[in-house]
Amino acid sequence: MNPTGTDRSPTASWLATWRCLLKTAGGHAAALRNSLLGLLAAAIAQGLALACLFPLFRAVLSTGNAEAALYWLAIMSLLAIAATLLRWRAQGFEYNGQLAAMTHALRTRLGEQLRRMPLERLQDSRTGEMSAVLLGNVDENLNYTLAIANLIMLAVVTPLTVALAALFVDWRLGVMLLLIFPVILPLYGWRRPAMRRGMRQLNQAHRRTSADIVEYLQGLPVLRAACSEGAKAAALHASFQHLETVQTETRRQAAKPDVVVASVVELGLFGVAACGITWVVMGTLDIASLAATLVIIVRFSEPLATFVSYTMMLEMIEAALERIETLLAVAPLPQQTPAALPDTFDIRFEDVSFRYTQAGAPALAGFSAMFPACSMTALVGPSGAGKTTVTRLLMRYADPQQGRITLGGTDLRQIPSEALNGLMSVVFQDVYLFDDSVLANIRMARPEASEDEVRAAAKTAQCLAFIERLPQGWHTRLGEIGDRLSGGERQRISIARALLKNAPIVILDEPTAALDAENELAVQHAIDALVRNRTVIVIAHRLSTIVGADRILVVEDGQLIEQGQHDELLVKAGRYRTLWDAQQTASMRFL
Ligand SMILES: Nc1ncnc2c1ncn2[C@@H]1O[C@H](COP(=O)(O)OP(=O)(O)OP(=O)(O)O)[C@@H](O)[C@H]1O
Repeated sequence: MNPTGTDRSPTASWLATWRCLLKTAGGHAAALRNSLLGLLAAAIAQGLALACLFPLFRAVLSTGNAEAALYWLAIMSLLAIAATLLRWRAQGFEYNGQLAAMTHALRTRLGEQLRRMPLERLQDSRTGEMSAVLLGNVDENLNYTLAIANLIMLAVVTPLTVALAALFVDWRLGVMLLLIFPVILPLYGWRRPAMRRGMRQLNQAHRRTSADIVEYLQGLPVLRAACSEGAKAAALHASFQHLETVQTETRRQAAKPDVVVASVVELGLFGVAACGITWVVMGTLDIASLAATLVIIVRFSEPLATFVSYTMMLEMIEAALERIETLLAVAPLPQQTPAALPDTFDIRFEDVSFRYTQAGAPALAGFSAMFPACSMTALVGPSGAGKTTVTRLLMRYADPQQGRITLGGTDLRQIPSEALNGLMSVVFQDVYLFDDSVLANIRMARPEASEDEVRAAAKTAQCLAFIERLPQGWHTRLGEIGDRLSGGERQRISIARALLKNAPIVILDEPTAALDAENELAVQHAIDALVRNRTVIVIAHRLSTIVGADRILVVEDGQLIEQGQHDELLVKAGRYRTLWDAQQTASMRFL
């Protein structure tokens, strides 16, 4: 779809939306197409039924032919019944649950896309914006499609059918009625770019506000602690105000063409009536045709005049479809062929450079390092040095722009993503717990694990004592008890997950950084069990926690500047020594 779409005629753009809608509908496309074609047929049948008013009125008012009147009444009734049945059948798509199934399928597709998308792209999107696309845009896109299509067909196709039929009754009447359409369309085409822009701005403002609300709610505990709810509340208020401004502007943009089109329609229909009356007075048109025309005019003035309002909703659907298409179009990271699985787990970074899409400077610049198998390598260095980026690239959060990363000699890009995920366990400082039982929260690391295996992992991770104290033990929902688990307990659940996964590579991102001494000791015991005989990478700020590491890599400005064991690096009296001395002095002062 053309994201701006301002350069296309309304018809070309509607066709593009139609194609995009069918593409988005996936497996339900045929049913949706049939349903919309059914609505089209119903609108035509309704137009033909109304056109029967011409011969019917003539039979009643001019010739007094009862037989002909009954005949046309019967035809008109049959057409009206056919229109009702066709519409009923077409709308079955909605009330039979197919529409709900289609939105569900689309949401599932978008959910799968989130899993396939490079993590860098996902992280760059704000949570609230994603939820606005998955929920709001999917609903806007599909739920109202049938209703809007029905209204537009009743406003356009039915009057057009009657006007075409009127050509056969009296060509002058037909031409007059048909003239109203060519007048409406350029008017609509003229205002349309502004309406499109307005709808896209509105969609964007909705996403922004949705993201701001989610962030505000998620950050509320931190904001309260920092006594800065006010500042963020003001930011949220500004976001609401922006939404209001965009809404007002969109309404203003819609109001102008709405009034113009409504006036043109009213005046146009009035003009048709005036011409009809003149022709009757002049004796060139029979009164029955005029009566039928007047009934038709009364019938159509309302839907024709509100035509622009319906098309506004079409713009809204188009904007939502664009967002959905953009999300579905994000390609996963490429998988190089031939696919390969490593059987040893030493890791090598070879001259790796990487810059985040949103960043000005590279996070890693010509970084080369070796992480031997079955040993512990620590990454240390000042904040922003690139330590987390090293672990992210290893998990294929994104691909480096230069250089390569190998695992057991195999380029990461050759390893299928699911297999790669299966090779790594990660323990972060912040543990994410799902609103599910403790058992399920640990088992998610390996869903096929037996209950005994889950319990064994929890035992090794020193979780048993606190799990047994929970209100429903293993079946306590972690969402319900909220923050009643301490940082250390959450951390041990995360380690139990990693133990259960039993992956050959373990990444530890400062898991003990935020813990008190007692909790730190328990978590440290659990970590000791986790790292045995595995390739371990640990990110540490507190150097005292990695004194025993087999290798320490000192990273600064995205480059490896020193490496060795703790004692060697102290003797070297380089950057590591400076960092170490600074931390020792700080902790002495603290004591
Ligand atoms: N998603 C991102 N988009 C843009 N820039 C980023 C992103 N994540 C990190 N950076 C930048 O990349 C650089 C390296 O960041 P990284 O998180 O790897 O450092 P770090 O050594 O782990 O820092 P810390 O010890 O504070 O966690 C920093 O300058 C950081 O601002």
